[in-house]
Amino acid sequence: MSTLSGKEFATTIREDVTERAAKLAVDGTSARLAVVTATADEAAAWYVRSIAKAAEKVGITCDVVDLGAAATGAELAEALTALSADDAVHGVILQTPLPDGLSVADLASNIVARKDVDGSNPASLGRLAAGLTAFAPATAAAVVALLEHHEVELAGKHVVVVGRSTVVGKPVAHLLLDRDATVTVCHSKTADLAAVTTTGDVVVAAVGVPGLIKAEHVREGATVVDVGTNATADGGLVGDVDAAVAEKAALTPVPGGVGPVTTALLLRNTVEAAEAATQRVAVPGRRRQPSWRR
Ligand SMILES: NC(=O)C1=CN([C@@H]2O[C@H](COP(=O)(O)OP(=O)(O)OC[C@H]3O[C@@H](n4cnc5c(N)ncnc54)[C@H](OP(=O)(O)O)[C@@H]3O)[C@@H](O)[C@H]2O)C=CC1
Ligand SMILES: Nc1nc(=O)c2c([nH]1)NC[C@@H]1CN(c3ccc(C(=O)N[C@@H](CCC(=O)O)C(=O)O)cc3)C=[N+]21
Repeated sequence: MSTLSGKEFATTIREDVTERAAKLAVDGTSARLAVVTATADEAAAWYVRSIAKAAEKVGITCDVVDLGAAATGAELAEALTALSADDAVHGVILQTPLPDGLSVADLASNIVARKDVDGSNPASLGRLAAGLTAFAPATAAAVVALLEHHEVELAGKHVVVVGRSTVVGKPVAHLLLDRDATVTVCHSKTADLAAVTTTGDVVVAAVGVPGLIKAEHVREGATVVDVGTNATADGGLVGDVDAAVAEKAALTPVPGGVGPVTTALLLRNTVEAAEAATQRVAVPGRRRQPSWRR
């Protein structure tokens, strides 16, 4: 069956972001993303580097604020609060994992909603669930965008999401409901996973267990989105979906599927936040120059 690549789509998104960042620069605004990190985790460090590199390529300035693996909750909260108040910064993300005992949801509450470009503030998830405007977590948005890009029908279809995390499973379920899909969410206590997933027209695997979703979990002709990014011993990357699934279903690859789209959407959210910030300045008394002056 077909491979639902994310690479070309991610390139298209980045081209759009590049244009929009350049337009902002002409008007004197440099789109800026701050990544707050407090971990020695190698995978997290790789992800932060890849965000910084991708940001630079599209003309977004990326500040990595590394507080070290010994950072306290108070230090993290203070950094996030300061970045939320800093007019030069348009997007703020809090990288996981965090030092032991600290809660992402708790700390991300300090990221002001308009800069919450990875939808980590629980208020953003609440707004999403309530049908209000909010940034969705970039990965959840990437799942839906990738399906729409490949013209996979969602309205009236049964979508089975495996995984119920705050960063992927739950927000993706809300985004799919908004597209009129019938959504079932599975997790580690689901009694008979295959019995549920085989009823899915679309299956989204966001688990973190290599090869968990096997051919027997998937209906012939289904569409499968593999969100998993599991490091292998030899430094490679594998998803949550077994390779044999590709023989009976359309499948997003790992690497080259959801991952690149996630990073591209994070950058798009940042440029959107920067655009919104320049609009917000246009209040009486701080009027922008008329268009013919710009
Ligand atoms: N490409 C990207 O941009 C991103 C990729 N990822 C990747 O996606 C995967 C999931 O990430 P994340 O959501 O943060 O992970 P979490 O560990 O937070 O959540 C995993 C979910 O999978 C469920 N689960 C675990 N084992 C099973 C099982 N045997 N059967 C059914 N469900 C199971 C858990 O259930 P329970 O709730 O009961 O514990 C949980 O809901 C990881 O591989 C991660 O690296 C994550 C974010 C972004
Ligand atoms: N709040 C939060 N938001 C996240 O978005 C988030 C997170 N936490 N925690 C960690 C995971 C991991 N993650 C990846 C994103 C892109 C690729 C990616 O682009 N990977 C390339 C492959 C790179 C390679 O080949 O090594 C690809 O899939 O093609 C990978 C992993 C986001 N995460």
